[in-house]
Amino acid sequence: MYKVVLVRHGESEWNRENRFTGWTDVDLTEKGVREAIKAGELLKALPYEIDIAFTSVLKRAIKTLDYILEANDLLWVPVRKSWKLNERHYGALQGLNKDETAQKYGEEQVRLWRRSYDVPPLKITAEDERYPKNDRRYGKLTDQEIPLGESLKDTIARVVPYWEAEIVPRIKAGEHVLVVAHGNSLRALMKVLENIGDEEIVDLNIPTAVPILYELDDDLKPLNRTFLGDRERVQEKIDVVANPSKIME
Ligand SMILES: O=C(O)[C@@H](CO)OP(=O)(O)O
Repeated sequence: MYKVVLVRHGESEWNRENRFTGWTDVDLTEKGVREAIKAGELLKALPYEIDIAFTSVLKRAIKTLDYILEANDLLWVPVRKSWKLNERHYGALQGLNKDETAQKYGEEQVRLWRRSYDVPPLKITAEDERYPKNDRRYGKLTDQEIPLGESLKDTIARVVPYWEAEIVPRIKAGEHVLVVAHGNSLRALMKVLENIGDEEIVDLNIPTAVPILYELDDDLKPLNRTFLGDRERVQEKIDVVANPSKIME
């Protein structure tokens, strides 16, 4: 049997402001830092010493990972960063407030943009200041790889090949892998891992900084999925992600 741990970053500034974030490189809030440290403590209690970690090239995930490693005195562990684990690119929605967007386009449209499998957001153009090639870290990506606005399906098309090529071999080598990523890049991975249907995926919301422990069989099919920590607290956090107007203190 294999194991892997996935963690979404702690609360970010734009989670708090209820704005579509995507590839915008916003920082953690103070609460997000506390959540990340707590995630590190939860992992410390497990018989799972991390050998290698994977994260995105966005600071909310990178910092969450660092706080987790620090809480475990494991800052020396090798870390691989890739844009392929970035949040889903939210196109022209990036920066907009989610409630205001619902008032303008309707709740149902926003629900489709946020949670459906294959409805992409409004796209940006190459002239937009949010165009990823304006950012040096994405300078080497091909035009095909550069997103202008991704659906969950588009996100799966970049996350899952990275998972298979880079992460699976480490798990199969018996290493303890930690992946720190984002709400929708993790939904993409979990949809495929658990074979969740296109309709059912709408209901999957990933809480901030809650370690998700998978036990996997020899073919890496999940035997168990556990959200670590106090059950009520985890459910409250899931509810906030589903309805982000209700931010908790
Ligand atoms: O704004 C985003 O990038 C994501 C994650 O924070 O939001 P949502 O939960 O609406 O997909």
